[in-house]
Amino acid sequence: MHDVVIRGGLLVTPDGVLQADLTIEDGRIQAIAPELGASREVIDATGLHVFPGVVDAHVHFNEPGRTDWEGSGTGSRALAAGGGTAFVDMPLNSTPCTVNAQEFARKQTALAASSITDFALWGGLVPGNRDDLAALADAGAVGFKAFMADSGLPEFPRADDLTLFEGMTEAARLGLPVAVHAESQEITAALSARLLSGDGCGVRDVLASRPVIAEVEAIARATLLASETGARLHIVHVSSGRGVAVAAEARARGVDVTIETCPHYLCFTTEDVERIGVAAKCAPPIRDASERDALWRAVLDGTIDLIGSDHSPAPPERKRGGFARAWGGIAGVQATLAVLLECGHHARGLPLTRVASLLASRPAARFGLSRKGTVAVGMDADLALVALHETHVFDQFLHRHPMSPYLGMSCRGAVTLTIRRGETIFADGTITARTRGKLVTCTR
Ligand SMILES: NC(=O)N[C@H]1NC(=O)NC1=O
Ligand SMILES: [Zn+2]
Repeated sequence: MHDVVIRGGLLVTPDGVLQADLTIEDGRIQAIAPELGASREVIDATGLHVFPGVVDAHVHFNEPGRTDWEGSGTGSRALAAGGGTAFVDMPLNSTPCTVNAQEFARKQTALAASSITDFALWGGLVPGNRDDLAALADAGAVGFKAFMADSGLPEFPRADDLTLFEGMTEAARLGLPVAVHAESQEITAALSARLLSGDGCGVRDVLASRPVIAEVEAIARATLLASETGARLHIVHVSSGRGVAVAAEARARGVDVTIETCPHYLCFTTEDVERIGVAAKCAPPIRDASERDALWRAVLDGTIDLIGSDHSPAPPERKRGGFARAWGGIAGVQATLAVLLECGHHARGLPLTRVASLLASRPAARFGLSRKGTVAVGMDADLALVALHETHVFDQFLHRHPMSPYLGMSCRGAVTLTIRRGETIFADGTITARTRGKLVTCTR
């Protein structure tokens, strides 16, 4: 007898959407076939779509050290409520940052105690820690994250060009990707200083202080360094069509580069930021409709590889003091799948198999999470059951602070059940997890 059978669902597999039963044994998908036999637990998925659980490759759960901003307990619950089963935590905004093996172990212990989803960890690449990268790789880090512009937190200094060059050389030797926050320091720092010393501190002024060229220039430089060093490169949260184009041109020349964007760049425009305010402040900033539409074209034609939330909340006091001084970072970890279903599938015809690849199989494959991200026999039974045509209104979130630009938004596509390694961790609006998530190490 199997542990669990999911009956009659529409499975979103790499080969297409098929109606079939799915059995789970020891936390893995054991069989997929039209009709499978008896089991201890039956989940009726008639009329529901069965997606691979979201693998969010870009979150800041800030644990240890800054759990008043977020924590992996609250963050992972929000992720699970949105159909997520694993996340990859950034090396900041936890303190101390994950820049050596000791801090990696500390974060692993903290997350294993509080996260209800599985998790993997990014190491950080900062000036002076090149000799720590090998031990981070041995501990199971998926890669190394660097900021090309100020990170907003002094304890995670930005990587100058030499740090990037030497770090990428080492990352190439280790076979792991370097992820870059690609914005020009020269342009953004000078314009930010001019902004804060001047009179115009409105939303439009702040957005103009981080122009598209700052992103384009940094992406071009990062791809040049990756080409020179042979490093695998991942550009996080690309916010402009030209940014995507520059990365894609490098890929066409043979650079191993992947492109990530976030739901907020696909869902909102400058007008929305003016309407919503600080909840929609982030860096790089949300841009005008032409950039949003260019990003959608790149999602639809497959140029953009994957989508992460860049969930980066802060307590309410950090969101006060005017738009220019408020913390840049968006709380969105619970919304990703629903936003992609509403704005991508329903509104723009994005196939469900592509939703699954952007949110689960591509991030898992790129970052070496070998048993994650795909509805297929032998993979971890990480699944999200979705009522595709049911309208869901985001009226509350499970992350620590309620502020989010998605509050009040209505999406077709409601997550009814989330299963992590065979255990139902979210059902009908309630967290049901009994056990904790585990570290997933990168298979190099
Ligand atoms: N430190 C941090 O989380 N920064 C993030 N916030 C944001 O808006 N963009 C980022 O890179
Ligand atoms: Zn981030």
